[in-house]
Amino acid sequence: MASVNNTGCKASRLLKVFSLRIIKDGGAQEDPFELGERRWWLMIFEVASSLLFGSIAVYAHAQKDGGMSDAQKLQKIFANCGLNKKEDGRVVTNRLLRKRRHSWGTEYIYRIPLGNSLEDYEKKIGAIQDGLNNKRRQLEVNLKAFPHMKQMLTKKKIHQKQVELSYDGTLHVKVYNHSIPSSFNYSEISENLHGWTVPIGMDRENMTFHNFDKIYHMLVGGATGGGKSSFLDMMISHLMQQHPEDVRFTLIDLKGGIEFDRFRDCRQVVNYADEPEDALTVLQNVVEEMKKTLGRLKEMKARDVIAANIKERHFIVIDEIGELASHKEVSKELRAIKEECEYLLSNIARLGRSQGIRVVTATQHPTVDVVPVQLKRNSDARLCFRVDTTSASMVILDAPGADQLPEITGRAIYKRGSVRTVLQTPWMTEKEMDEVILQNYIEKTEEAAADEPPSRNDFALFEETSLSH
Ligand SMILES: Nc1ncnc2c1ncn2[C@@H]1O[C@H](COP(=O)(O)OP(=O)(O)OP(=O)(O)O)[C@@H](O)[C@H]1O
Repeated sequence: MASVNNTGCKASRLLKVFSLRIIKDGGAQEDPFELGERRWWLMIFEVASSLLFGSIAVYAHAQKDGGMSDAQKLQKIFANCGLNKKEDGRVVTNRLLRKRRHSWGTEYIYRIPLGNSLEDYEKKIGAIQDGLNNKRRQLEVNLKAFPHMKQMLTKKKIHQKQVELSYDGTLHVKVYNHSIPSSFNYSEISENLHGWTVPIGMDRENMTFHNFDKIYHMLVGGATGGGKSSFLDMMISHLMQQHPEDVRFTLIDLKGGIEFDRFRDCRQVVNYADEPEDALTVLQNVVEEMKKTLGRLKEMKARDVIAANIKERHFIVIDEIGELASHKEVSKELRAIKEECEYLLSNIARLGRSQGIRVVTATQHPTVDVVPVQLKRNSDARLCFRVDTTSASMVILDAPGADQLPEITGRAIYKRGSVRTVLQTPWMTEKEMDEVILQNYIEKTEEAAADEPPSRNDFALFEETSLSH
């Protein structure tokens, strides 16, 4: 590559000297016709020199990428990852059918060998992405004389290419030029939101929103520290801010009451629980409320709250549904409570839609036996942060992919129907959240506080006190 560099510099110097000579000679000539002709020559040399150096730069860039186009790299990666198949002694490769350029990058469409599935490719998405970003050699050509070219190539170096896969009879490999932001603040959302819409996150170009009047229930999963609770906090604050008079919450915080405690005294929170026993009581309250709403709807001869123009919506938000899983409970009494909770929750999700009930459940242990089947079936929207295993991703998204997400807090896959979007969830600061809480905070009377079921924190305090005596 050093020789390319030297040759480039020498050629540049020669051309400069030659150009200067033409100007000098041209200046000495009196004949205006000849002067014009020489200027033409000068222009041709300028264009030729730009083309020459442009080609050197492009060549050097191609060498830097190992001299391969992305299409060639993809073929190599498929072969090296065992994604080609052997059939009757011959190798069946992934056949590139079409290549489409878009504003966001390039899409490659393949016919895949029989026996391969989308999942086979999704399992290798890390290798595909790293392979496309693999740089074999360093760019050594001197680009000082070509600031635009330098800027273009430097930009390419900073932006890591990202890949998304989908299958519709052919395999679509989308190679994006831009990356998803690694942090994104809630205050940066510029759209005016209407109805029961909640921001989910920012992808490469667009913001994704979820409308709870279109898809009613949501399942959230992800390994510890991924950003689930922060997302739920943002969602609750956002709904409080957008619908202070119409939103109501049943908050079930089985992570010891540390997450939702901040919202406990907000006027929109009608039920609060941080123990399975209390969870049962509050779910029974919700069922009672549903009966009343059903009566109202019957009177109004309306199909659902939307048709009846009833403005209120009641969100049941549960952080760590795994704590309500009855199968692993050893205490007989608690198991019965948890079984009842699972049963009520499944029915609420199944029947509550028309009565304005929306259920959002989160878990850091996405296994088949943690999320009640009915609840999962009725939660058509899924949000999955990074998980440790493919099977965990399957539980939340019914597809792998969340196990391949980069280790960036707030990075998640949102799935609605069959569409999956990788995005960065909005980060709401403590200050922003506190402002919402302060506006909706109500001082509870002593009687109201006494009526509330004791929380785990109260027990801890009690145990601590009794032990210390
Ligand atoms: N969208 C985000 N953008 C940037 N940082 C985030 C985001 N979400 C969460 N974080 C950071 O990650 C930390 C952990 O997030 P969070 O508590 O929400 O994770 P979690 O998935 O609920 O974990 P666990 O299940 O262990 O409670 C937060 O304290 C915050 O610092």
